[in-house]
Amino acid sequence: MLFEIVTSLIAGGIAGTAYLKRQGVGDDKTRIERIAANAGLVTRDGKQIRIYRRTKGKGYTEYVYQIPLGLSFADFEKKKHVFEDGLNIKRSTFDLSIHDLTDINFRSNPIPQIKTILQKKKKQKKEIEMAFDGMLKIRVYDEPMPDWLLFDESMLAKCNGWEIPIGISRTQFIKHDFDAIPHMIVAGATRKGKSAFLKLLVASLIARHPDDVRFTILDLKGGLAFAKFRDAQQVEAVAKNPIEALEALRAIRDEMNSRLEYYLDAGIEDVKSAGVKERHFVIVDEAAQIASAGETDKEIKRLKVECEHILAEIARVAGALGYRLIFCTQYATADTLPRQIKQNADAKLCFRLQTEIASQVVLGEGETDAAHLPLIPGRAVYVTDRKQIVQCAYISSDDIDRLIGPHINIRARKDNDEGGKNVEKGNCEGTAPRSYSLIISET
Ligand SMILES: Nc1ncnc2c1ncn2[C@@H]1O[C@H](COP(=O)(O)OP(=O)(O)OP(=O)(O)O)[C@@H](O)[C@H]1O
Repeated sequence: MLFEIVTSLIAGGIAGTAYLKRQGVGDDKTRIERIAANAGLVTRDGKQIRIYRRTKGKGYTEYVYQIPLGLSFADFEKKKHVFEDGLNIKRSTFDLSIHDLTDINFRSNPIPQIKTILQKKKKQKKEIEMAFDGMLKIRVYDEPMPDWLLFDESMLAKCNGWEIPIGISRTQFIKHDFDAIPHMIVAGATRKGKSAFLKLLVASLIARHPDDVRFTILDLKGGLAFAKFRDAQQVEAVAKNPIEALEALRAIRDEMNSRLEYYLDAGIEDVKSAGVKERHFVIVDEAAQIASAGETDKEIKRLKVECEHILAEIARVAGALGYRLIFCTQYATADTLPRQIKQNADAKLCFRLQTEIASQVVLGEGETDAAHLPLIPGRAVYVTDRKQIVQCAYISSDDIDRLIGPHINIRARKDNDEGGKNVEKGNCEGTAPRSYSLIISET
């Protein structure tokens, strides 16, 4: 019985391998070339990519190709997902190689061992990375990236200045420096990890800069995501609707303007040269809730337009004044991501999006990667001056409590009068200390 299983597996393996070689799907080099040809990556006169070198590295194989004149790297990059899928097409549901058979211990029952191998293979997915340095480089990894990374405090120790941990790429620990790149767009379809990332961001900043960081949070998704942070000393305001958002933003605009005036008078270039330690993070979650386009209520539309103007101003001029904008949305459209904010937010963290068009709205023309990310919460495209696929660190509730616990403070409600001339504060009771209520009057 054992002998029969082994011999038929070997025979099947040999016949299958020969057949697949004939079909040109036997090895990744041939597959890549066939995928390129079938995906139309061929010049008019029929020229195709030509292999230049193949190198085996630790955990990957790199294929270096010459691109024929008339095709560009962007042509290939746009079809990265086609290559990845092509390299993962299964030969059959019973996909065992001779190499797999060498792992089986035939002294004990091979059936459960074969089942385990098949299950493991089912989970394995080849992932690729593409680069160009005059040659097209396609790196095919032996193992997929980890699909889970738990936050731990050693990550904070690896950060300097205004850096925060983001997670890991395939090769290294990834952090974002908010002094180098002040504003960030965070996008992604629902349940893909935006809120989890924002919690990591706020908790990390409070832990690293308890005396210097301030937050204004426009938590427009119902006020639950940031519930833990509401009473942190560093949180100036939590706005839960467009009316409260406008008041919080007007307060920032006023403060920003007086700071700008002072810097201009004193000939100060920016917050760093002024020696100011404080940074004020303005977090917008969810941007669609304050997008004015499509708003039918005239009054609400008017205040949403004002919110958009202030946010655009923060993105445009406030980086140098110490403000940092984190602008989040699950609806990646031109209406929710205003041009000025996009142009001034040089960092993007984009979780999976539903369409290639949405991915391009966030990441730029031809950048469809976010639509082809695996369905793994926390997996994202992180773009600064380069683009990397990352697995974001996940921070547990207990870790958040531990980091921010010492900074939680029950304070009296903010009661000053900084709302602007058309604004009257109302509803000054209750336990929510720094949320606002506005009454807008006609001018
Ligand atoms: N980095 C991560 N690693 C592992 N799991 C994660 C990660 N981020 C999020 N998740 C899981 O995905 C779930 C949804 O994440 P999250 O609440 O951040 O989604 P979201 O993108 O903010 O969704 P929505 O836009 O609907 O609010 C989390 O409860 C958690 O279980």
